[in-house]
Amino acid sequence: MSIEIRNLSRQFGSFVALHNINLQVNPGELLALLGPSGSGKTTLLRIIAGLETADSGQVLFNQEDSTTKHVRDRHVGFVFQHYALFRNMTIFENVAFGLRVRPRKERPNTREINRRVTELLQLVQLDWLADRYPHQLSGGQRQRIALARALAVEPSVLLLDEPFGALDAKVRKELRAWLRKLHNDMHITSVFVTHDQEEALEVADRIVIMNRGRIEQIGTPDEVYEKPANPFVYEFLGHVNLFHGRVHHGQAWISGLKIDVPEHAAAEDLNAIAYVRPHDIEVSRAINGESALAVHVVHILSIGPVVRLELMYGDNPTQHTIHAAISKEHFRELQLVKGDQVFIKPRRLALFPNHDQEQLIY
Ligand SMILES: Nc1ncnc2c1ncn2[C@@H]1O[C@H](COP(=O)(O)OP(=O)(O)OP(=O)(O)O)[C@@H](O)[C@H]1O
Repeated sequence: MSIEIRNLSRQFGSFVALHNINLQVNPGELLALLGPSGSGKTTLLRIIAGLETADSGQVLFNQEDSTTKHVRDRHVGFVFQHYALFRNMTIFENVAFGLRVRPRKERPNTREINRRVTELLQLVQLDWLADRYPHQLSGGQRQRIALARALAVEPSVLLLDEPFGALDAKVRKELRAWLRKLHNDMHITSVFVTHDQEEALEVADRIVIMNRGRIEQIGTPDEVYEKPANPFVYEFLGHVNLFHGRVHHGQAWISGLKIDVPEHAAAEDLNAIAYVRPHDIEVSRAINGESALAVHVVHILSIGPVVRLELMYGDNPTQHTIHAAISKEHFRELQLVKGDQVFIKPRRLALFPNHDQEQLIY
């Protein structure tokens, strides 16, 4: 099932929650709606579900206009952050519920319901909990049951709103991998809302980055991370260092460093901001003939294969911190200790002319 959103807008009073959204979800795709709190993710998901109406625009399922279709007729399955399983029903009965309440002529017989529920419990790997009650399950187990329950009615589309939001970090990570695998096996067109960048990057086929009711960028995890469309996306996805400078005829001056930026050949003496990811900061003991910034090591965090360095640049009132991430191997070669002076330069940067940081909107 494909989903298409056309020119969709929604206001609450004078507040614009969604502004002219256009979006295509391909059949079998797992799409993440990612953005800060209040960016309109849940409103968009609820409009797709039919739980909320749009002021203008259309929602199409398999190219068929479904804008005015009742939620019941959209064949969507939901999983919410706090999915209320029925407390007085066993896990088995919770999963079976959606099938048992179907109108008589659409309802499968008891044997078929038993078969389907057992199969779903096996799919979420919790068939051994069938006779328990929700309060006897962990939060992660409950969310897996919520998913089994959503899948029981064989939805054409699965909508998940922060499904792992209430769980602790370790369980979240496990469930992410699990959801990815489940989706690979089932291929139901799925849209899930999250404000967790890592979650979206790890799980989704494509990510829609939203901000203030608009779409900032749509792309694969690799595209949005490696080629952010604008400063908002750059800052929102992952750690970055921000530098101020100027750009003129394909050359940028950033904190005293002269850097070639041929893609900005047409720029005429403009203010610019530049972003450098920590792993794109090259750290060396000596200058090597090229220009580089002299910085001091103020903190070393060495956990796992990557060593994170906190570096201080500039004199007292104008000091600012730069974060670098280097391999443990390189760290050993450099033999760094706190207080050392080192030289850094960006291996890669993203430059946005004509931008002051104040223009970034959250
Ligand atoms: N029923 C409503 N009445 C008034 N304002 C609303 C209503 N529903 C949502 N909003 C507003 O619309 C904006 C978008 O809300 P939405 O829940 O879609 O954001 P979100 O991106 O899902 O945020 P979060 O991550 O915090 O859930 C918010 O500013 C919210 O306050």
